[in-house]
Amino acid sequence: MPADPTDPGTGADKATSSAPVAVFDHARLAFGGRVLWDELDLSIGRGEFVAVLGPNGSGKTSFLRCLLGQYALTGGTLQVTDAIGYIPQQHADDADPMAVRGRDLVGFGVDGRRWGLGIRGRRRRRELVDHALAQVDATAFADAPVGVLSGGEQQRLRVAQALTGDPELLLCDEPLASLDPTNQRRVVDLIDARRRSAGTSIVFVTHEINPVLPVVDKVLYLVGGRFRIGTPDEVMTTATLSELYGSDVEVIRVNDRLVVIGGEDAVHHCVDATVEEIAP
Ligand SMILES: Nc1ncnc2c1ncn2[C@@H]1O[C@H](COP(=O)(O)OP(=O)(O)OP(=O)(O)O)[C@@H](O)[C@H]1O
Repeated sequence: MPADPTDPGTGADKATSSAPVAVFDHARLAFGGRVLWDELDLSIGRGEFVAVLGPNGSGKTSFLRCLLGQYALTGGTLQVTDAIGYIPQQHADDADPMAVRGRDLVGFGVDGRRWGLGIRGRRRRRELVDHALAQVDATAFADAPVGVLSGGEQQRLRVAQALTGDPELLLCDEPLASLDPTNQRRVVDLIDARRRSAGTSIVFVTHEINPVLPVVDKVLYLVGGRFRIGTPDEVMTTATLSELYGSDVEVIRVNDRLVVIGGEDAVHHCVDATVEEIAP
């Protein structure tokens, strides 16, 4: 846990600690008869980047909800830090995008914490917001209404919002959805820079592994109640995914990219149209 969660510093000291930020032990989650996973053992270390992959409905968001304390496991145990930052799916915002400025959006991440409305509280809030905006290079457009900003700029603000609490663990729910490749790279670079500077652990739900492939330490791949955990080289193979899906899946490496052919929604692992076109 941070010694002082109001400290907007780099938190570099955390990078040297080796205690995991989350440990699933024989974890099970089921809704009625529907088992999303069972006997799941996973330890998320400091500064580790974990990608959560799987077809629609396989349990990726439910996995984040367990970490957030919104869902209780139906078996096994989970120990997790309470210093969590969360980047929700993009459509989760309720605020009117023309009435809310970028800096207001980031400020929502600060509200509800310990600062009151006195002068010191307001100054502290502003410092934290400014610091978070600077971390994602969003200062220049911080006073514009969110509604006029590009998808990439909005997503950088959401990253900033999640960083205001100086999290040890940053949960990202499909933060690359509907971004072009340049902005995808930018968001991934921001998140990766944060984990390198502060030792923040990352759990990153995504349909596309390629944008995060260079930075991923571990993959949790969920399919129909089963899962595999390992490095991308271990999990993203023809043999492993065919076994997991229970059908023929082919994984091909094209330059530095993975192309997955087969599986329920394998096309989601491809980013560019030329690659998508070769999927059946
Ligand atoms: N609170 C709940 N009660 C009952 N069933 C639920 C609940 N939450 C999730 N589920 C079910 O669990 C399954 C997994 O849902 P989840 O949203 O975690 O999948 P996902 O992998 O994130 O899907 P997507 O890729 O479509 O976002 C779905 O069948 C969903 O209907």
